[in-house]
Parts: sequence; structure tokens; C-alpha cells
Amino acid sequence: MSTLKVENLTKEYGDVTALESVSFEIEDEFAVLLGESGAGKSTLLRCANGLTEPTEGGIYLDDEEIGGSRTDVGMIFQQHNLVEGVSAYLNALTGSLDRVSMVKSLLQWQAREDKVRALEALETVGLLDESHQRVTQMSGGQQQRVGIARALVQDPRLLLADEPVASLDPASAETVMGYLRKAAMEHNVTALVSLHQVNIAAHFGDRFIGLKDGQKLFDVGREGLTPDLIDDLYGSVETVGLADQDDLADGAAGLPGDEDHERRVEA
Ligand SMILES: Nc1ncnc2c1ncn2[C@@H]1O[C@H](COP(=O)(O)OP(=O)(O)OP(=O)(O)O)[C@@H](O)[C@H]1O
Repeated sequence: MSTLKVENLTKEYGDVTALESVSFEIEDEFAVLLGESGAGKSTLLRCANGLTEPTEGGIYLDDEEIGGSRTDVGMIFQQHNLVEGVSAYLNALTGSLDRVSMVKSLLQWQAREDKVRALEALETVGLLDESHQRVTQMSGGQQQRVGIARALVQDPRLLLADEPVASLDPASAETVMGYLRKAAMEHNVTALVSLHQVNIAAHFGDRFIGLKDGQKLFDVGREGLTPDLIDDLYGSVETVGLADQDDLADGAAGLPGDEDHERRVEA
């Protein structure tokens, strides 16, 4: 259980204002950041994982200011950033690197508890049977699931993901998002995920924060994400896949307990 508070966050790169006084708070939710290219999504996520220092304002995890990278914030990247040539299991184990060195990790000189955690994380993302497969022999979607497992091994309080499914086909994107949501739910972790695909966002998110030109345009729950809001954010072309409110109601199928959805995720 954790709370992420973004308070008057401003980030300037020289003359470019990437974020302008953005504020919101999420607590034990699966929140999605939406916005056009250049809206400021990656900058916000980089501030949240401590890689970028805000110009003004701050980001707080359970009232503690995030400054510098920290192990209780797990990050999932679009390009996976896995160690090539080694297994899914060893990649997942590298999530415990704050506790041991990379060399010890690759030699598997790790605590039993870390090894168990790596296997549990691979089970969460449906890859236990593939744990000894080299990641280079895996599909893009499977590699991203290994990336989720690695973040879980960190035992994070906050999960961040920057366009985690941007390079995947629609079916793999849905599968990966299903596992990402499952991982956040099972571990009671607050999640903030940037996405370009509005239909996938509507399907899996609880909360939607829209950024436009570095400013917060909206902050709404499932029922509030209307086609009109999406039009304001992207213009009408991007609303394909978000036809009406009934589709949003179907979006609730992404929630745990919905058997049809879980079957799709397992498939
Ligand atoms: N290191 C940097 N130096 C200078 N300008 C930057 C830097 N990083 C981002 N910007 C600028 O800040 C603005 C916001 O960029 P950011 O990458 O956060 O947007 P985004 O919404 O994540 O875009 P995308 O969806 O394309 O990744 C853009 O105008 C970008 O050019």
C-alpha cells in the first residue's frame, strides 16, 4: 500500500518547459499517464524514479521526497533493458542487485530468499516454465514480462512503466498489460504507467491523468474518461477504440475476477 504525491511539479530543460506545475495524488491504484508525444510523460516518470531532478515542486512516496534513484521504485522500460544471453531467471534475479553485486548475481551467489522471490515473480508473469530460457530466445512480450518480474524482485512500493507495450503487437500488448496489472494487484503496489494506446489504457487503468504541453489536462477515474476528453487531448483521430461509454464499462473486464479477461490473459 503506498501513496504517490506529485506536487506542483515543474521541469524545464533550458527554454523548454516539459512540465508545468503538475499536481496529483494516487494511492493503491493502477494509474495511466496519457498525452501526445512531447507532452511530458517520460519526464514525469523520470522525476518519479529519481533519475531527473525537478526544477520546482516535488514527488513524494508515502510523504518521503523522491530524490535520486531508489530500490523501492521499480521501473519497466519500453526496450526491456535485459541482460542478453542469460536466462529469464537470472534477469529476474538482477532485481535484487541493491542487495548483492552484479557479479554475485550472475554467479547466483544470492540469498535463497532472493532466488525464491525471482521464481515467484516469474510465476506471477506466467513464465515459471520458461525460467531457464535465454531472454534472447523469447518474444518481445515475454521479454517485457521478464522486465516486470525483475521489477517485482526489487520488492517495490511503486511501479513505474514508460510505454511498456509501445513496441508490441496488439495481442501481446494486452497480455503484457494484463500481467503488469496482476503484478501490481498481487503485490499491493501503486502503479503509474504511460501509454499511447487509449483503448488499452481504458481497458486496464483505474485512473487516467492527461498531460498536454506539460500541463495536467485531466485527472479522472474510469467513468470520467469520455471520448470528448480524449478528443481534447489528442484530436478526434486518436479516439478510435474508445467508441462510447459502453466500451469503458467493458474496460472493467481488465479487473481481477473477470474470468473472460483472465482467460484472455492466460491464453
Ligand atoms: N533531456 C532533455 N533535454 C531537453 N529537452 C528535453 C529533454 N527531455 C525531454 N525534453 C523535452 O521535454 C518535452 C517533454 O518530453 P517527454 O519526453 O517528457 O515527453 P513524452 O510525453 O514522454 O513524449 P513521448 O511520448 O514521445 O516519449 C519535449 O518537448 C522534449 O523535447
